[in-house]
Amino acid sequence: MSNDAALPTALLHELLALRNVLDETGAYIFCKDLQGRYTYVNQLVLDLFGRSREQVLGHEDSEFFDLERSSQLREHDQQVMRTGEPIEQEELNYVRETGEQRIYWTVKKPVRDPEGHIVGLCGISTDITERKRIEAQLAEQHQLLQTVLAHVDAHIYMKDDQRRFQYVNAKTAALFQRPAADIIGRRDIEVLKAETADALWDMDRQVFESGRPQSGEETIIDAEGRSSHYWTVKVPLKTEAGHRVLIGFSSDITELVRLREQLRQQSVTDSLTGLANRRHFVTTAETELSRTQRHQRRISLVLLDIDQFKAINDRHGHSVGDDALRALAEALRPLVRREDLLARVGGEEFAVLLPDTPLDAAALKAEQLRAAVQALRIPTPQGSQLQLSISLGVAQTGPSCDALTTLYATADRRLYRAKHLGRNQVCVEDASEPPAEFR
Ligand SMILES: Nc1nc2c(ncn2[C@@H]2O[C@H](COP(=O)(O)OP(=O)(O)OP(=O)(O)O)[C@@H](O)[C@H]2O)c(=O)[nH]1
Repeated sequence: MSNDAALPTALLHELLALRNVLDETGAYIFCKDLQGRYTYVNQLVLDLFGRSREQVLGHEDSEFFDLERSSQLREHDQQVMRTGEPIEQEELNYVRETGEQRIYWTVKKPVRDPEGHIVGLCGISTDITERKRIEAQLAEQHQLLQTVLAHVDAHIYMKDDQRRFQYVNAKTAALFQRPAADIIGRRDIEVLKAETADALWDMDRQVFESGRPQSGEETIIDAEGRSSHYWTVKVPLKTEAGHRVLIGFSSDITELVRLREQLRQQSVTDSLTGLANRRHFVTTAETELSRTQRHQRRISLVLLDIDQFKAINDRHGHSVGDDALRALAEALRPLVRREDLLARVGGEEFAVLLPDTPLDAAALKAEQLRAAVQALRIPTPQGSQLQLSISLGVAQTGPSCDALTTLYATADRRLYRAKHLGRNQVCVEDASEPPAEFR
């Protein structure tokens, strides 16, 4: 300071301004002589060492750093002063005062006298400890993410609003049967069959339009026509560059869908005959009836029951009875139209719902069923052939018969009338009813 006072005022002002700048740069600035003694340090260096300028100038690094662990520091100094070449490198230092480990990005250059002889060095060090910590953390997170993406049992992908893939994980690449590099940057219709791409785009579009996550089932059909089912969640995202993208997560639920379909099928099917069961018959018939009423069309119901079935069971055994039920179902099945519903509604009782069919046509159909059953021959273990007959009741919807319960009760009443009249016949009217043509 005493030397500063001897300077001309203008020069002194300039020097003070310069020191101010050096103190405020946010970097550690220093100069050293050939013996490694500090000849200049800015305020930041003093703060780091926790010393005054007088305690630092003329002193070596050994007083301020743990040089055992900060060997790079001395090596770099010596290298600059030996070779005269500047260096720019990372330096790992341990500050004595705090015991902290710090990482610096350091630039060191030789200082020369007017004759060009190296007389020391000057350096600028920027503390990058925090940046390195964040970089290491990011690298760790990146590695973790890569491991998860590579091994997670889900298809993960990123698509932009132009239907272009921005990312696919290994599992997605395997599904599309192409390397990931061959998918990224391509539009979905270049990678998938057009109909599949369009179907998947449905949910994508909803994500982009609503700006909200969407989820649901999706289906992919492969080149061999096999369907795979996925549970998909798609989440919208805006990239750093401001592009709209979505991230999709699709888990394969093909097996689950298959089991669900199997269960659904089981819940509507009679296990002995493979026909619709009573529950399915009732729900379908109710839907059909309300639709028929809306369109003011006729619907008919045929109920049929095997004659003297108890005697068949008693004579030939229960398993022959089962065979008879199966054979009867097989005989009836081809006689009903696709839009008709044939169901086993009780032990040896069956129903056929005939939409858009008036009573006379239903009566003809019933007669056809009766004849087909009568023509059946079911082999028994005793080597004989069992013959069956059925009794049938037929009813149609009308103003006084518009609910399933009344339609069913009417057909059932007529079925039992057929039994009373001697079995193996079709009955289309109640005992007291006027003939059909007067109704
Ligand atoms: N083998 C077999 N028999 C069944 C099944 N479900 C019901 N049955 C039998 O079907 C018979 C029905 O007998 P009933 O209701 O008395 O009538 P039916 O002997 O057919 O006499 P009618 O109906 O008056 O001609 C009973 O013996 C039941 O045990 C089945 O799944 N398998």
